[in-house]
Amino acid sequence: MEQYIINGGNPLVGEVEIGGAKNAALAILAAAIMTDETVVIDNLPDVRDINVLLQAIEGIGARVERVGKHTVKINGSTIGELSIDYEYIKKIRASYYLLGALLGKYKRAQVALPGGCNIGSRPIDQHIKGFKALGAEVRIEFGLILAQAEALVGSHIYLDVVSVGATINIMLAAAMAEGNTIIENAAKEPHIVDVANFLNSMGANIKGAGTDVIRIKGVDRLRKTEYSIIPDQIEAGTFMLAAAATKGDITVKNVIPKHLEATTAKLIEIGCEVEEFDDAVRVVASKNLHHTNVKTLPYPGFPTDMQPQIAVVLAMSEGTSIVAESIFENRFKYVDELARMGAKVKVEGNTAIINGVEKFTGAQVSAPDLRAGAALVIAGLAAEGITLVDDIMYIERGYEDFEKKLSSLGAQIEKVSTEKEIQKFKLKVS
Ligand SMILES: CC(=O)N[C@H]1[C@@H](OP(=O)(O)OP(=O)(O)OC[C@H]2O[C@@H](n3ccc(=O)[nH]c3=O)[C@H](O)[C@@H]2O)O[C@H](CO)[C@@H](O)[C@@H]1O
Ligand SMILES: C=C(OP(=O)(O)O)C(=O)O
Repeated sequence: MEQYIINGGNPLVGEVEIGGAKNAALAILAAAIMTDETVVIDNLPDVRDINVLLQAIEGIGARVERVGKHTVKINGSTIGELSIDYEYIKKIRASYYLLGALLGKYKRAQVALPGGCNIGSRPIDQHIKGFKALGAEVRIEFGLILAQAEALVGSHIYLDVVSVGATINIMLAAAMAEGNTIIENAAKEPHIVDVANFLNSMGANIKGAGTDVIRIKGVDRLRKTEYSIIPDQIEAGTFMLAAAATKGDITVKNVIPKHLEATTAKLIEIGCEVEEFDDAVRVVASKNLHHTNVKTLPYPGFPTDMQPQIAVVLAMSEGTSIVAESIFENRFKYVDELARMGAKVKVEGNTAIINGVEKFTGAQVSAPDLRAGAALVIAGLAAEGITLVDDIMYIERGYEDFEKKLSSLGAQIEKVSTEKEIQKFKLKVS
């Protein structure tokens, strides 16, 4: 089993290039099969979730051609199967986008209930409500979601909760429905806008993405396009927080600074300097950091996908910080792991009460999920001594070349899988 081994305590300094947004890319790959023409997608992150979804897409008969590490050509004209294998679904959350895409194109789809990070109960009732409003019959049987329709007809849909997945899935299903669809109380995340822009570049007619009312005028067909995915705001935010945690100086390149505002604001509040450029941000942490409060909220609020990373930084900042998680009920699983490194964090319901300590010390910890795993790596980079992070397959779901990018900033981190490699690393850093 692979692990990260880290010798912490070095300030991270330098420049790092951010890849395409995983959560935009997943939806865009699903959307790409909605035309029979060839779609070229660029700035695709080379991460596990993307590779699993591409296999699932190939598995139903679409043609998938990788052109280098970050570009893929997809042709959905050869799809012969409208049912997605459980093998793929259980590994990733975003497999549910194939439901919206296949239903939109073929009026029929069968997908197992999705997996993804175990961060809460994660119902999909709002997706189903949307599909039903468009005229689909939706059943859940034997762990499968079966959706079919004679025809999909535009509708007025009010989402009871602000859901990224439901907003995108309804957009996919409605893109080729008859007539007009309005999604109210829609999610406003940057990847919603990216998926809408992608669909529009294929000939869809979607307006209002990025606001809470999205209007979709159904079109008869979608066509080929070439599209480049937006930068990953969560990967970018993770490196920004790594700069803070290690008292470093990192310029995070190829980003849209506007998408990072919630993280930037918190970093400034705790005492970092953040400089914004057109497509980069520089985070300098030269002073002692101090406490603040954070509440996760839908965009433009503080992202839940950044909650574990900021909590780690607050756990090393002076004073008492409160972190409230309002999106997922089970996103504090890293707290017990962090305690092994000396952190003082108490969880009460959806709130973590964090008493900052002066330093962490290295320990062996396990990544409980993707972002919590990244947060433990940040903790290890800041800690004194050696940290071993287990279960890094979660981290690899969403971070491309994580250890290589961190190494290029001066981190002492390696991916190891044997005791011999661990000993070799220890010898090298001693
Ligand atoms: C693959 C992907 O893009 N994953 C992201 C997506 O997940 P995902 O799309 O699953 O998250 P949602 O935005 O849908 O979930 C937000 C909240 O709505 C609830 N809910 C959602 C759907 C539904 O039908 N019913 C319902 O009650 C959820 O339990 C949660 O409390 O957005 C989350 C919130 O930004 C991120 O943390 C995930 O990284
Ligand atoms: C929670 C995440 O992913 P998923 O929704 O796919 O589990 C994430 O990207 O942080």
